[in-house]
Order: sequence, then C-alpha cells, then structure tokens
Amino acid sequence: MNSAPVIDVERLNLSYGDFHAVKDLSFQVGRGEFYALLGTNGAGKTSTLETIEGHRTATSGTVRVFGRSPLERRAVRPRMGIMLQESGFTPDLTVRESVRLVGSLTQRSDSVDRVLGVVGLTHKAGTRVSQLSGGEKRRLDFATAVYGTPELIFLDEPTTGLDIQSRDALWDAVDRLREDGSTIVLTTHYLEEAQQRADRIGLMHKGTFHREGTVSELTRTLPATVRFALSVPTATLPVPATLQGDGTLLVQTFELQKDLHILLGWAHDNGLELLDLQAGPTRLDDVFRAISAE
Ligand SMILES: Nc1ncnc2c1ncn2[C@@H]1O[C@H](COP(=O)(O)OP(=O)(O)OP(=O)(O)O)[C@@H](O)[C@H]1O
Repeated sequence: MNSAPVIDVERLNLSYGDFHAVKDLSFQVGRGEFYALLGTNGAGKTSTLETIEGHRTATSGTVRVFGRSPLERRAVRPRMGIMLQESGFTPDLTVRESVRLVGSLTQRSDSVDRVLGVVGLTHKAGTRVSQLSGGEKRRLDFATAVYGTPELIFLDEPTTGLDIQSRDALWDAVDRLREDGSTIVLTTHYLEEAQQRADRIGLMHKGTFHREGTVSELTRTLPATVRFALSVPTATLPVPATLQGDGTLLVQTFELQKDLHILLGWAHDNGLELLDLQAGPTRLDDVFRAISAE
C-alpha cells in the first residue's frame, strides 16, 4: 500500500452484551482498492462495516477512515457513499425526490438525472418509492450511494434481487467509479462476483479473519482437483487418487498442469478413456467451504 490507507482497522472488538461478535480484527484498505469482506452468516461483516461507517462504536480497538475516527461524522461522512442491505427511503417520495434528498445530505454535487441514468431509473423518476419493485429499490439504493462519486463506497449485498441485466449495469457503473478513483468495499454472498472483481478479500468466520489476500493467494491455499471415471477399472494410477462414493476418482494436487499431463499421457498409452473429466483450480467456494468446516 503506497499511500496512507483509506480504511485502517486495528484489533477491532465488538460485543453485544456477553456475545463477542468481532474478535481482534485488523485490516487495511488502500486508496482505489476493491476490497471484498466475505464470510459465513453471522460472521460479523455487517457489524464491522457499521463500525467503519460510524453507525456503531467499537468495544475496543481502533478504526480510522481517511485517517479520522468514523465518529467524526462531519469530516468523514461526506466522503462516503453507503448502500445498505435495506434501504430507509420515505415511501411517499418519488424516485427523483429521494435521490435529490439523499444527494443534498451528502454535500457532493451531481445531477439527479445523470445518476438515474446510470442505474436505468430515468423512466421511473416520477414514481413513488412505495410503487417500485424490489430490484428497482435496490437500484435506487445504489443511485444514492454513488451520488457525487464518493471517494469511498460501501456496497452491502448490492446485487441481491437484481436480474442479470441490472447486475451487469451495476458492475459497469462500479468499473467507472473505480476509473474515477473510488475505493470500493463489498460484502456479498455471491462469491463469483467477488472472485471476478476484488483486488483483495477478507474471509470472515465467527468474528475473525480465517484468510485474507488476493483471490489467487486464497485459492492457492487449497489443492486443485481433477475428477474422472475410468472406462476400465485399474489398480495402478500414475498419480495418487481417491475413489469417491459415486465411483469417480479424485486427484488433489498443487501441481495441476504436471499431474494432468501425466494422467492424460498414461491414459493414452494404456488405451483408457477418462470419462467426465473435470480439472480446475480451487474456486473461492471451496476455500469458503474449508473455512466453514474449521
Ligand atoms: N444488535 C445486536 N444484538 C445482539 N447480537 C447481534 C446484534 N447485531 C448482530 N448480532 C449478532 O452478531 C453476530 C454478527 O452479526 P453480523 O450481522 O455482523 O453478521 P454478518 O456477517 O453480517 O452476517 P450475515 O451474512 O448473516 O448478514 C451474529 O451472531 C448476530 O446474531
């Protein structure tokens, strides 16, 4: 991290009564970075984000945003855009009025029409919030979070309830915000969205990080897999494999290319077919399953 971090969390602890929800959590997010905070249900992601956003006070530890305490709301809040899991719009206001109202609170300048265009809600500008569909409300949430291109944007499950087209539009908009230098913090249960976009990922489970790093750093911690069935049973495989309940063979390896090469050469030399062959690196879901089991 070259410049001072935008977010600096050090030994954060959060308790609800006797329940210790976040335990000694430390991480930093650099300027312009796309950081994904992922984890199991109840891991403590929302509690952590709420503390960084200034909605919650740490039980112990320090949190700095732009070098300040997030509780210094007047200094910090105008630099942030927040898309919460659940919006708190006034149902009787129209879409245009809602964006204008939230926009005026941010102290950032932007055009309501521009923002509505970005999220594809121009045709709903005069519609009351109470009459929007779930996906349209989500897009309105996004519109208000990105009004005025904030330096730091929190996206809490941003694509839940969105159809594919709206998801693509949202991620295109996020790409443009990144080009403009915004720092993005994402939480999501759609792991492939984080896997495709995040510079770094923190994987939380039971209040603490079980892994943190780039996608490749995380997936490298588990072996890649090769699965296949044999057309003719044989006892002598050229690489170690375990027989699965469904009769397929599973090879787990940190040297995928080498072992796959050996296996294919061996099958060819012995006139064997590797049926339903599947080979690939570990995916983020596998890392996730591994930490959930720890
Ligand atoms: N106000 C509260 N009072 C008591 N316990 C709480 C409160 N808020 C959260 N918790 C508990 O703290 C833990 C962490 O909750 P949190 O909402 O931060 O998790 P999360 O990682 O965001 O979960 P999810 O993925 O399910 O949204 C959970 O066990 C939750 O039940």
